[in-house]
Parts: sequence; structure tokens; C-alpha cells
Amino acid sequence: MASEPVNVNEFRELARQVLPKMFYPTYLRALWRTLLPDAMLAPRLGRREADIKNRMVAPQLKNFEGILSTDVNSDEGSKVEAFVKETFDASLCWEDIEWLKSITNLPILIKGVLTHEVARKAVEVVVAGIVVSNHGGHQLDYTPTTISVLEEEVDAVGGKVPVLLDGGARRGTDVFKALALGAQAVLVGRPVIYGLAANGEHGVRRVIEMLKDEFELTMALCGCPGVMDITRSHVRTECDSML
Ligand SMILES: Cc1cc2nc3c(=O)[nH]c(=O)nc-3n(C[C@H](O)[C@H](O)[C@H](O)COP(=O)(O)O)c2cc1C
Repeated sequence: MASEPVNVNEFRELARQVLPKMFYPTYLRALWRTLLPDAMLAPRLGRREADIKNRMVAPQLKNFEGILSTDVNSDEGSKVEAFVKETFDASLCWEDIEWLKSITNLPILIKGVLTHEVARKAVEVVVAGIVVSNHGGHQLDYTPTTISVLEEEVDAVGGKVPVLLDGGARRGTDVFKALALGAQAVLVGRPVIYGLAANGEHGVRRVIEMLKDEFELTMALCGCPGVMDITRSHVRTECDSML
């Protein structure tokens, strides 16, 4: 019998098993963690020195129970890094979007977009939206701040898909600024984790309430009765002052 090369492809196998079982409220988190962003746009993990120093352990994720274990054989450094080395598939490419579409009806967002070229490509392959993100600045020093490239991405997609933004949004004013520059929504990562660490579920609720209250106050002070009233003229950027 001719021997077939055995290609154990963690990403595809994982997606095949996990995606069909997912329902709407959990899809975003799962996509963040498993599929497009790190796999496609960042096929390797950045050098996260704090993780190395603290010997960070990758959490066991409920979604992957019985499918994937994050246990790795590594005595030193970051176990997250060791886990990523074992499981990330650097061969992922744009063609995989088509394949993803074929195994799920969930909306697919491309996260980690920082250039107009990638934003345009995302529109070309017809995804449900893009997330302008630098992965919270974890991956690589000197990536641009997301707010500074937001307009470039908004212009590049030309209204064809929604543009979301994350990274460094800490106040309702940050959310307001992003919406004024064309984002449809703003996502937060660490603030809710800090709230969780400080006071569990209540802490998370409090963080979201604070952001909402600050955002509403900003809208009122800028004379915006509704979200649709927030416009580009409500903010001034460095580029504006050069004109
Ligand atoms: C503990 C932690 C784990 C993260 N893991 C991932 C990940 O696996 N993939 C990814 O694309 N982004 C990951 N991120 C980045 C977030 O998805 C998000 O882009 C970032 O936290 C947003 O910035 P903010 O924390 O300043 O709000 C992670 C962030 C944190 C804090």
C-alpha cells in the first residue's frame, strides 16, 4: 500500500470540530482566540517577555475540552509560547477564508488589520467585517496605535463592511473618538479583565457601566443626541492640524 503523508493540521481540525457547535454569542471570543488573527496575520507569537519571566501557562479553554489540551512539555520560559509553537499553523492564508465559510454560517471577522492593503483584501474575500487591532500591543513593539490608522482602514473598505476597533480604549471618550473616525463599534480586552480580577462579575459590569456612562456624557457634551449624530467634525487629529 502506498504510504500517504499524514498532515496533522491543528487549526483546520480544531475549526472543523469547534465551529459547527458554536452559536452567535460565543463566536467572537472564539475567533479571537483560535482562528484568524494570530494564525493568519501573526503566524508566530511575539516575544512576550513578561510571560517568559512569569512562566505563563496557557489556560485550558472550555470550548476545546476533549479536542485540544494546552498542556505542553516545557520546563522553562513561557508555556504559552511553547503551546503556540506546537499548534499554530503558519500555512494559513487568504484561501482559508473560503474554506471557513464552507464549514460555518457564522459571520467571519478579520482581526489585526492595520493597513489599507489588508483592509481591501478583506473586502475582496467578503468577510462580515474587520477589526482594526494590534492585538493589544502584545505581539510587536512599534506597531501603530489602532486609533492612528483607523481612518485609513475606514477609507479603504469604503463602507462595504463594518470596521471595528480595539486596543487601548479605556474611557467613553476613546469610544467616542473611534466612532467619530468611522468605527462602527469598539471592543475592549484588558479593562474587563481588570474588572474581573478586582471584583468578579460585578467588576466586569461596573467597567462596562463606566464606559457607557462616560460615552453618554461625552455625546451630551458634544451635542450628539444619538450615536448617528457623532461625525468626523467632532474630533481633530494630527493630520487635520497639518492641513
Ligand atoms: C490575556 C489576553 C489574551 C489575548 N489573547 C489573544 C489571542 O489569542 N488572539 C488575539 O488576536 N488577541 C488576543 N488578545 C488581544 C485582544 O483580543 C485584544 O485585541 C486586546 O486585548 C484589545 O486591547 P485592550 O486590551 O487594550 O482593550 C489577548 C489579550 C489579552 C489581554
